[in-house]
Amino acid sequence: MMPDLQDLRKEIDAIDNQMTSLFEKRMEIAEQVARFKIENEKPVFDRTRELEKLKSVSQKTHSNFNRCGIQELYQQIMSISRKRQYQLLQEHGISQKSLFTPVDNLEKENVTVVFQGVEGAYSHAAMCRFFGNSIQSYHVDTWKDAMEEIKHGRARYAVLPIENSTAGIVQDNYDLLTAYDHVIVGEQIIPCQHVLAGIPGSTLSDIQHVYSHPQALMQCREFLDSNENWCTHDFSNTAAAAKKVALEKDKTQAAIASPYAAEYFGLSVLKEGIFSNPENSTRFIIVTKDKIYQKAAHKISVSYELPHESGSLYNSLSHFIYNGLNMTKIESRPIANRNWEYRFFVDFEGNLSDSAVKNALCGLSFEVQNLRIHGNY
Ligand SMILES: O=C(O)C(=O)C[C@]1(C(=O)O)C=C[C@@H](O)C=C1
Repeated sequence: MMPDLQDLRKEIDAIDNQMTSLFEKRMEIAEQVARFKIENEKPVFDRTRELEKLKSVSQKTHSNFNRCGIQELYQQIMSISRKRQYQLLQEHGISQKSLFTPVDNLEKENVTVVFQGVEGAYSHAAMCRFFGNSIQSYHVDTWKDAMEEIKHGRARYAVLPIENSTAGIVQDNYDLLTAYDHVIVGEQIIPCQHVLAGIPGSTLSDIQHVYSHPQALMQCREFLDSNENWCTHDFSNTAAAAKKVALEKDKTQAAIASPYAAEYFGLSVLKEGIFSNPENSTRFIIVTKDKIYQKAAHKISVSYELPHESGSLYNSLSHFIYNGLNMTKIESRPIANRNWEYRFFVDFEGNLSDSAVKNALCGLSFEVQNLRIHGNY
């Protein structure tokens, strides 16, 4: 006779009870191991021991399916054991000291701010929205130039686009965050309501050439494709494209730019609502040289490198999950001169003074390469 489901579940319950109490016993021993390691200055993570353990438990199984299963189970058990050990390390003050200083507020009065592009650019609009009017500002040609201005102390803050809701990340600025030791202290989202703008008196049927930043051209692809005979031209930014059209006074030229830039350079709006996504917005970051964060900051950006190994990303993310931290974004960028290896950028909710954040960063710092905290804002 087939055993009854209730009876089978009773058997499973009895096994689970044993497994739970054994798990707790194992965790108690892991805590003792942690104390021994703290005393003897040994690292928590011992790869050789873990590999031996995985081999020995898998040898005791009786099918291929169970061999994979027990390996997965033990990888998890040892990862949980490590996380508990990192907590104890943290409690003993054995983790990297935070280099960041909390501040009540950012200084926004009488400071110098640099942005890339020209007046009328979206970066300019983001800067004005974030800082208000009591700043001195100037502009430079490239995002790298803006980072250099900060590095040499000529500006306190720089404003850089990091992500567009339609076109995705601004890769160059992710790479600049890696190249420079600057810190993100704020962010500003600006709706990007591009328009097609030409010189006063021009009409849609006059247009032959459209100038704009490649991202803006991409964002208006559907509209541009519906005008097959137009030639599109990449430009360093949307406002510079508007300025060119305004200066050259040629009826066949138009720019895709913000209504703000169109007005600034005296152009006429030939067509509104030309982007594929009416919600289209760009997120700008505010960077500075000082390692500070506001006490009320609620978002953290970090990056780290991982070896080209199965499970390495999964393991790194478990530190966020295990500490109950909500990840809001993950991106990867290739690491120069190391083919097929990546630096991961993770944004998550929290403040550097939260213990869950400290625990996650402590665990990550031991298990990933080149962990960097790009800012808390
Ligand atoms: O044996 C150790 O050194 C431990 O810290 C215990 C343990 C485990 O839970 O089995 C945890 C972490 C190490 O990477 C290896 C093994």
